[in-house]
Amino acid sequence: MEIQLYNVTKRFGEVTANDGITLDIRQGEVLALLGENGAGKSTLMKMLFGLYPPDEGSILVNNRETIIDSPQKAMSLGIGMVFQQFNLVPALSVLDNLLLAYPTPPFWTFRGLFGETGSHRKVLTYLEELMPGLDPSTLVRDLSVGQRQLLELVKVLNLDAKVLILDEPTSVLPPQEAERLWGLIRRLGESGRSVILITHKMQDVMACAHRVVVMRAGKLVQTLSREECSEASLVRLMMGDSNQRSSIDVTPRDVFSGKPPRVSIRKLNARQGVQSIENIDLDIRPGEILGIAGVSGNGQHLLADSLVGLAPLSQGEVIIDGIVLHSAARAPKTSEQVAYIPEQPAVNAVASDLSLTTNVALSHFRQLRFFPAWEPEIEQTREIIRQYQVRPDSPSLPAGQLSGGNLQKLVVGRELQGRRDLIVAAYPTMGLDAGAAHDIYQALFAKAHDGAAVLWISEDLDDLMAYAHRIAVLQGGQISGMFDPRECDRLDIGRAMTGEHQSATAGPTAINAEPHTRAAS
Ligand SMILES: Nc1ncnc2c1ncn2[C@@H]1O[C@H](COP(=O)(O)OP(=O)(O)OP(=O)(O)O)[C@@H](O)[C@H]1O
Repeated sequence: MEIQLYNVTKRFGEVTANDGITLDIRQGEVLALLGENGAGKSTLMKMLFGLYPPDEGSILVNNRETIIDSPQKAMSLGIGMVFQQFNLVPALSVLDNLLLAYPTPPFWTFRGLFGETGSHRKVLTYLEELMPGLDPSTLVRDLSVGQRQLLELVKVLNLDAKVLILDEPTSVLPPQEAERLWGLIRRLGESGRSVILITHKMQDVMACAHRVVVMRAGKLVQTLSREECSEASLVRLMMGDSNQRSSIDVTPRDVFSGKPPRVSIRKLNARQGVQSIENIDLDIRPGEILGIAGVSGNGQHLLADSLVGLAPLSQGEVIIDGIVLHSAARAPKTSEQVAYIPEQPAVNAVASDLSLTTNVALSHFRQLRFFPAWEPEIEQTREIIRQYQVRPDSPSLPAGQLSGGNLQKLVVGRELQGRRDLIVAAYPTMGLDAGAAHDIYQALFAKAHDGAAVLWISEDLDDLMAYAHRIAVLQGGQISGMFDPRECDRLDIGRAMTGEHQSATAGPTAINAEPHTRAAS
């Protein structure tokens, strides 16, 4: 199947998201669509998937002008799309979610009528390829973010799409799952399907793209073959002249070594569904950046929720400056001492129908008056917009109208306002282009300079090794190793991630200092 987009333009009010784009998508090719946050990549693909009508221009499918006015129409033509946000039913099993998404399920596919029929196996074929070993009766709410992402992809593959649009498919995947996905994408291309890969990651491009299209500010700036690409040239094309950035500073170790811990986590135990964490014992000093590495689904989510007061503890305490903030004896409660940048902020951290200003104000809603004075809130939002270069730059815009990356920047800006003693950041740069990721690291580490303790959950080992002072590995809900990035390599950490490494280079208890503890009054 061949597709041509001809002179396609899309406007949202004053924003021109796509400006006269002409692009062809050839049969059997993997086309990478690259661009900064807000460049217009998702909008272009949403038009191809029938979610938005173009304001100008036309779409040709196999050389015939075609109106694609709904996703159903797109799917009937053989075009499928996997979004950054998931569309799954958490209370249902993996198999039930796959059956629900099956186009017009014949009656014999339903569970219970004929048991595990051949049709069941059909919906499970890609699942077995992408997630070998996953039990199809697992409830979706017990899957990690990465597994949910792959399940979304399996749903679309089951529709037998000829053209597949994947929006940032590897942003939540650990390295080995990303590699499995690259392999599948290459095979899909070889089998004559076309894959459009919206991405910020050069690794994705180098691993499987045949051609690369670079967009900037709504315009298509260049199309290149993979052989013509280098990382430097792509970054230059994506960012134009705006890629001049200073280097990232982290607090020198001697600033905090010898100081008492700002945050002490003592024998933390919690359970939620099938996720659990056990006996987590960590100290973080003021200014220190403690990285948490691990394959997603090993308790990261629950650890973060327990530290910020969103999940009840079954045992243990979280202590800040010697005062108990959370303990098993109390109901969980959030605190303004603690900032939280959760994974998937679009789902977990904003109300998409409310304005940027209201979303920023919600972070300190306990201080708002019954009739809030909005002018300072608008001013604060403007400041975040300026500092993090959020686009469009209108405080009154509903948050749902920001692109995924811009929304992420807004949430990070909101959470890092004011004094914070503990910052829990889960994948804070996921889905961000290189420039935005740089700005976020700089802002996060500046907070550490000001004395905050930072607990930074990431799957990007290169970034953790470059910036974290220590790296704890979470495996099966427990700390399986504690590493000094100056004295270990990726393999040591990788072994701890898979449970091979049992005796850490330095055990957590050896590194932790005894906190001075007193109960909160
Ligand atoms: N539904 C909408 N209403 C108003 N503006 C929108 C809407 N969707 C997108 N935009 C705007 O269009 C521009 C392009 O957004 P788009 O989501 O296509 O960018 P993107 O390149 O996919 O970004 P990201 O990498 O951050 O996902 C942005 O300025 C965005 O705010």
